[in-house]
Amino acid sequence: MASGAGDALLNSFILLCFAVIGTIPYLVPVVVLAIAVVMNAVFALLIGTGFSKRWSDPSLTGMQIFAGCVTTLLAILLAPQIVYMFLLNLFVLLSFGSLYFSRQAFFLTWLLLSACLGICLWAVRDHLGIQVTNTAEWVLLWLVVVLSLGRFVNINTKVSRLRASLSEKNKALAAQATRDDLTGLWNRRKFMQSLQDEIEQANRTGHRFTVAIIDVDHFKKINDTFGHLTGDAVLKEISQILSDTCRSVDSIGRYGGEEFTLLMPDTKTAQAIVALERMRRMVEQHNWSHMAAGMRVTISIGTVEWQPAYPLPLLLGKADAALYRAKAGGRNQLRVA
Ligand SMILES: Nc1nc2c(ncn2[C@@H]2O[C@H](COP(=O)(O)OP(=O)(O)OP(=O)(O)O)[C@@H](O)[C@H]2O)c(=O)[nH]1
Repeated sequence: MASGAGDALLNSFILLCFAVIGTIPYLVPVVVLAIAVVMNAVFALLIGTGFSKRWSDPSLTGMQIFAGCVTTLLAILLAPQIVYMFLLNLFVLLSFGSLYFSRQAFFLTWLLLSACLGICLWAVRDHLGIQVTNTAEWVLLWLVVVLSLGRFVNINTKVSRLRASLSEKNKALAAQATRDDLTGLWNRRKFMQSLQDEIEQANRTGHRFTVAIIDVDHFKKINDTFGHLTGDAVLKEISQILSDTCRSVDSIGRYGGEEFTLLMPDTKTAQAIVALERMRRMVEQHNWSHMAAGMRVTISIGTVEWQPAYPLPLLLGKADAALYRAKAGGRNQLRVA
């Protein structure tokens, strides 16, 4: 915005210099400055009041480029003696456009501008400050400018491709930042974030929710007996069983090595016990023999229902203490805090 206003002032000043030395009438800088002042005031108002936030282009960059092109074409009509200055202006404006517009929008802008420029140059062909002695020369002049401007289509295509690949990579990075590599479940950070959000919401609404920590029993022995790769496969299969067994509104995370966490919104202890017991049974009864003959896998679970004003560490501490009791009680069982 500020650079657009600065450009308009600079252009008006140069036009004033041309007027002073007698190349163009004084009317030209006055008209160009007046248009620039009105347009910049409108843009400043739309941006400053936040009105432009309703549109897909809140900075109004596209509109400013469009306004700049219209003013420049008008200036060509008013001062054809110094047409080269305005042609250079169009180069600058389109260079911004090539970085900013989508491929289609930029291509259309170039086509429209080429047509309008042709009309303006034709209208003032007898006064152009470039030697044009016949129609053929005029056509060549127009073609040179239009094709040069068209090179920005190429630049814009490259920038659009870069932008698209950057946005793909950003999406992939965002997914990596929230997911656990091995199981595809939420990672610890994302789970803790969801839990904190749930606590804040529960503090406002008073809705209860339940959290569980699920730990694979004697997992070290599974690793030692069947190897780490089989251990990894067990973790993946358990995460699949847990995902398949819980509701779509529940969140499951991998809390640590062989520990998982489950957040069950709008769930009281009695309902949680039913769901968690089902998960425990599913793991216990799952057929693990396709991984290794005679392999048996069980899980222990500690669970706690959120109470008003429970902060996150206290909530997880209680679930962990319940898990500890489940382990101490012989494993493959559920304990409630
Ligand atoms: N294969 C595999 N093993 C892991 C992974 N993360 C942690 N572990 C292993 O999990 C084992 C956990 O062992 P412990 O903490 O002693 O627990 P446990 O053997 O399950 O015993 P209890 O929890 O008391 O039943 C350790 O040997 C870790 O090396 C992983 O991503 N893949």
